Parts: sequence; C-alpha cells; structure tokens
Amino acid sequence: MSVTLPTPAEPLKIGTRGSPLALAQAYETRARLMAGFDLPQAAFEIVVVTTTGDKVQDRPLKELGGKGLFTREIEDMMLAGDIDIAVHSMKDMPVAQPAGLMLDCYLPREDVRDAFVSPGVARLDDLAPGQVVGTSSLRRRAQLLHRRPDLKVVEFRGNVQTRLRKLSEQVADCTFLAMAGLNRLGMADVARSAIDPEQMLPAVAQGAIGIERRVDDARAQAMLELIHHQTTGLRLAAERAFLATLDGSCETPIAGLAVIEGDQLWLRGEILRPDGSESLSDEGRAPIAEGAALGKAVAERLLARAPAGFFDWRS
Ligand SMILES: NCc1[nH]cc(CCC(=O)O)c1CC(=O)O
Repeated sequence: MSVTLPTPAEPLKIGTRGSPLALAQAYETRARLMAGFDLPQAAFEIVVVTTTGDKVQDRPLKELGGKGLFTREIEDMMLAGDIDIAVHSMKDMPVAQPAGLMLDCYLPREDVRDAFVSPGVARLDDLAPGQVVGTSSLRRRAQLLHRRPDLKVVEFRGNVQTRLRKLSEQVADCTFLAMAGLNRLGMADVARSAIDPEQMLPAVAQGAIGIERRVDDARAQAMLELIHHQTTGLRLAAERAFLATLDGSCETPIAGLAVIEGDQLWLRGEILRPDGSESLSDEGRAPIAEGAALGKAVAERLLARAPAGFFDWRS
C-alpha cells in the first residue's frame, strides 16, 4: 500500500507514561505505524511523560481527585506541540477530550477479562471467608463485596510490578489485574485464572488502547486513520456513551462491555454501590453503527432503576 503523508520533516513524537505497560503500548503503536507506512524507527520519537498520578503513590486515587489525573499533563504537552500523539489505556480516559484534541484511533482490543492473581489461591471461588483482597479499583472492590461480603478489601495502588511485590510481601492474599495488561507485558503466567465477564463484568474500555491527536494535525490524522481498528471503535462507542450518560469515570463502580454478534452490538452494563451492598445490571442490542444510542439507552434504564442516593458515594 502506498500512502502519501504530509511531509514528515520531523519525527512523529509519541507521548506516553513511563510504566512498563504504557511503554509496551507505545512500542506497539510505533510498530503498527512503522509497518503501515514502511517507515524506519527513526521516524518516531517516544517521549516519556511523568504525570501527577504517577508521582503520588501514597494516596488512594479517588482522594487525589479529578478526572484525567494520568492524562492531563500529556494532553497539555500535545496542545503545546511538544508531542504529536499520545497513547492511552482507554480504561483510564475521561469520556470527553479537551478542546483541540481528539481520540478516534483504537488498536485491536486485547483480552477484556480481569485476571485473578494470587500466590496461594487458584481461583476467585476458592477464596476462604476473611481472606484479604488488594485492589484500588472501586469497581472491582464493589463487585467483589457484592458477591462475597465476607472478604476483606485493602487499598492496593501502583503499577503491575508494585502490586505483585505487595502480594509477595503478603499485604493481601490476592489481587486483580487486567488480562490485557499482563498479555501486553508478556506476563500472562502471572494470572492464576481469567475471570469470566459473567462473574465480574470488566471496566468500560478495558483492554483497548486509544491514540489521541490534535484536531488540526493532518499528518497525525492520516497516520492514525490507517492503523485504526474498526470493530474496537464500534464497541468502545457503545461503552463510552454508556459511561458518559452515567457521568462516570474510572473512579466510579461502573462496569460495561459491548461485544459484536453478527451485525449487532450487545452491551451489558452494571452500576454498584461502593460497599457492594447493591448492584444493578441492564443490557441491550442494536445495529453495530448505533453504539452511542445503545450505550445511552442502557445507561438511562439503569439511572431510572437506581434508588435515590445510589450515586452519593463521594459525599
Ligand atoms: N487503571 C490502571 C490500568 N489501566 C489499564 C490497565 C490494564 C490494561 C487495560 O485494561 O487496557 C490498568 C491496570 C489493571 O487494571 O490491571
């Protein structure tokens, strides 16, 4: 294939966070761009950005507050022209982008499931009453306590490597990680088992990489159009519309997963109280091109069913 790009006088600067997973995702993006345009590695420059979310490790994420804790500084650099594109875990991305930026390029989605990780226990169902689960995810915490109010949950922050170290220090009996992250790190063997979405519905956009750019950057637009993965985009349109309608973010106990079945999208969504005392689920189907309307409809049904005060966990 021959694609003419606006003159790439300068290397395309790819912004990323510095964790091993973030770097793996940036390398995957670079590899797809190199292959797609038959470009050498020198046509790209990977720029590592340390964000506030990366620097502050000793407080729960929800206390640090603010959507986009891991992305704002990267976006500011892109708006300033210091980087051209930014590679993100879509699970961590707010539903709307700042003025001047857009996010419409997705790489093929990885395994969407959560992994059960434990040195001593093989499966989620094998946990004994009173055992300790480490997680910083409000969703995983609420889903787990909903099914197993007998378990104890402790705060577990940090990247994949940090969490594994805490497990080896016996801070908790088990933890959960996204299968996608483990697979992308070549660490699938860390998962004792993968948890079926029926048992634990994943976070919206789990396993998907998105690439953000400036709205008016014709070179980046041409490059990203070629590597965009269509069906991942259709699934995320449904899931992110669902999240947007609930006004949720990665800081809320919300789960959502869309899959493609023939010419239809099937979306399932779940909202929970943070203590797990209540869980509401809903689902729907629509033609694949109508994901945004589907996500909105499923979210609106959940909102109509949610008792007063269901979302008041921040007060
Ligand atoms: N919130 C952190 C985060 N953001 C994306 C991933 C994993 C990769 C993915 O879901 O795409 C993780 C870690 C985890 O949940 O294990």
